[in-house]
Amino acid sequence: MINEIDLASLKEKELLEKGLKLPIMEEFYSIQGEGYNSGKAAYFIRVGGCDVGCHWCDVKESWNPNTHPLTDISQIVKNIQKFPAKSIVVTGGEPTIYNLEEITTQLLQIGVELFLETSGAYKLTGKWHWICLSPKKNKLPLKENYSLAHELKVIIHNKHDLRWAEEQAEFVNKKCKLYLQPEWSKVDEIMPIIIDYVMENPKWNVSLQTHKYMKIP
Ligand SMILES: C[S@@+](CC[C@H](N)C(=O)[O-])C[C@H]1O[C@@H](n2cnc3c(N)ncnc32)[C@H](O)[C@@H]1O
Ligand SMILES: Nc1nc2[nH]cc(C(=O)O)c2c(=O)[nH]1
Ligand code: SF4
Ligand SMILES: [Mg+2]
Repeated sequence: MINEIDLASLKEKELLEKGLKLPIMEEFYSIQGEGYNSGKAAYFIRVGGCDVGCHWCDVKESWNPNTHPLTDISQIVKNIQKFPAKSIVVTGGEPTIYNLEEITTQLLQIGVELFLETSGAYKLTGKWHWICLSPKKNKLPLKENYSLAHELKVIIHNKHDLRWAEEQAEFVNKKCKLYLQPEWSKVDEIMPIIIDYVMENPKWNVSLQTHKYMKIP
């Protein structure tokens, strides 16, 4: 994926490979809407570029890495410090396409908690307090990534996805929290199915995209 990025110079390629620059789609301060940390104030860093291709993806504008400016990570760290943020969510796109060592190292130095949102399809780099693994059928997580997840969040678009969620849950650690999240375009249809399923199978929890109800980014 990284090879598909148009780079102005060899220098830019080197900075991208070292993780000193990343294609950034957007940054915003909001509330973590999903999963275990939902309700926490968090600064979001949305990295551009994803080739997983979920047909229901709610941020398809992120997919093409060439439409997002290559940004110095030192600039991102500066931007965050304008806000009273204690938690940072790195998401995308698929952020793990890139080398995340340097950005997480610099962010740890400002004393924030680091949360990652990933499909797990690429090797994970960087240091994280919380990893949310949201596996996708199109491009399965690397085997090694299941044991790194603190939270498994499976998107439920139809009834059959519940069976797939159970299969995915076999691969994570015992301590990993398990979430079923309704796919947004089908939320009204899927919600009652998830509610019944979680009541019958209480190892699972419901995760809602609460930011969409709160009408915040
Ligand atoms: C946009 S993705 C970016 C991070 C990474 N590519 C991933 O999929 O985990 C962020 C989160 O939103 C979830 N998501 C994306 N589209 C969704 C939709 N239409 N309904 C519910 N959740 C969705 C993903 O599964 C993931 O947990
Ligand atoms: N508020 C809010 N919470 C989120 N949690 C995960 C998100 C994501 O797109 O990764 C997200 C998002 O886009 N907004
Ligand atoms: S992996 Fe994430 S960003 Fe990529 S298409 Fe799927 S939901 Fe969207
Ligand atoms: Mg989102």
